[in-house]
Amino acid sequence: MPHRHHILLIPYPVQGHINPAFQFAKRLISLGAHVTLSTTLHMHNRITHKPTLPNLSYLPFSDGYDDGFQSTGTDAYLLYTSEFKRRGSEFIANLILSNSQKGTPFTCLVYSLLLPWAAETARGFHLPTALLWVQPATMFDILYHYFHGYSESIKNPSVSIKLPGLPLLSARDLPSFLLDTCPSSYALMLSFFEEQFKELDVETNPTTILVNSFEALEPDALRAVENLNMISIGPLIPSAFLDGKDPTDNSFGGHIFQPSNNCVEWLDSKQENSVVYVSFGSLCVLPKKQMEEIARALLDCGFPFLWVIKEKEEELNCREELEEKGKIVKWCSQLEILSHPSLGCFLTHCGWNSTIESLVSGVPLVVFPQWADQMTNAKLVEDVWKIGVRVDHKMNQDGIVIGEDIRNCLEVVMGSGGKCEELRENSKKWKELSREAVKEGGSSENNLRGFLDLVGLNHDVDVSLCVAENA
Ligand SMILES: O=c1ccn([C@@H]2O[C@H](COP(=O)(O)OP(=O)(O)O[C@H]3O[C@H](CO)[C@@H](O)[C@H](O)[C@H]3O)[C@@H](O)[C@H]2O)c(=O)[nH]1
Repeated sequence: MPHRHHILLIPYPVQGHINPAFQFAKRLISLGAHVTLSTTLHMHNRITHKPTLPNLSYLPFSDGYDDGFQSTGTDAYLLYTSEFKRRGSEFIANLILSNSQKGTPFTCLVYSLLLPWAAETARGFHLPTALLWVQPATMFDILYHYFHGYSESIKNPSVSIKLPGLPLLSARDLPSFLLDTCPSSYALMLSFFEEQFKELDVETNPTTILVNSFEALEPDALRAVENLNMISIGPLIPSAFLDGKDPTDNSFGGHIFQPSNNCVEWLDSKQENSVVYVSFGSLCVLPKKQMEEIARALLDCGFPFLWVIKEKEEELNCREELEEKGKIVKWCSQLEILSHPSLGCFLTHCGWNSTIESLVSGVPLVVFPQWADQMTNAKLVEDVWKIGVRVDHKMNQDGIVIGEDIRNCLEVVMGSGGKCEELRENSKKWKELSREAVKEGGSSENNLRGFLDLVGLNHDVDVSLCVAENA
């Protein structure tokens, strides 16, 4: 008997897309869907402790780089992306056909950003698609406006720019790769997003954009693009750290590095709200000079700290002093850290997952955005939700923020002044509102049910009709 909701889910193969995709799959399954999750063989093998659920199947595919892609320059990267696209599209086409022939057709393809070819392939079979947008709605809107008439004013905003449905944005609040001033090496990222938005333009079925955000967090941004159906279905966070309905759902279910297992014990030994947690996500590698400045700030401010360093920490000058005063790990279970009562603040690059995980945990932030959506996320954190402060206001001509300025920001958030209290109050408010969104009858819960109803209506679309024309 074919499943009424059989969803093919394709996340981009990086931790920041895989985590929300796992969580999205779990939510769909809890509402009665069957999900087939496909990513590259390399990512599939690298991720440990994947969730196992009765209605979740994994079907990885080869992108031709099963041992991982090692970048050796732009040409190599272009070759990699074209192979990924070619092999990925072929895999999806074969899968849609074979499932249809077996009598277990997919009813929808959900893909995360930067995979427009996945949607294009599905369209060839008249299979409905939805885009899982793993960044805030505000970021989607900025890009949408950029590709629909606003590129000139965004590239070079004179003072600040007012885009429909969004707060006033200055150059440093905009995704860095959109600006005229950004290095030419970023042009590739812009071209990937251009392809993504072109694909949405040619889509004839009304496409749903499923946003990992929630109604109260971005009410205007979720409505800023009139001709697309943008709905919030987040925050996509394991239940144990959110509504607590399912205490066994206590991790995303996948790590690209082995998490250190004694962090919680270490946190247990610290006082309430006393620890600074530092992490720059799964992709970003900071210059050594910047790492030294962060180290200086942490040592000088005197708060206990837990610092995730993927790079070679032995190269830091003050390594011994750091290990004496704080704890350094290569990777951790971030949600366990953020939800620990000892946590006082999170110094982060402001990747969207880290931002929303902190928000859900009620932990105020010191944000140090590096590029892309992180600049926009930092703007929202500081000026719209008012749950943190930005350190990059003080960046010098070499692109470095010195230790003293980082220390000042940490002291504002960790201190006892009015600003610190305001940040804590606001963090508490957003923590509560995030729970409202996912509870029974909450906005995200309703939106997800509505999306599945729509997918259910597509059940009768007979993909097999397209078999002949595509075979
Ligand atoms: O020690 C660690 C460090 C991180 N994480 C997890 O790794 C994820 C990191 O995601 P994110 O904070 O979004 O950072 P990136 O890995 O840098 O994510 C990329 O993808 C995001 C979603 O598109 C973008 O917002 C970012 O700018 C982009 O760099 C989060 O779920 C963390 O919980 C851990 O579990 N343990």
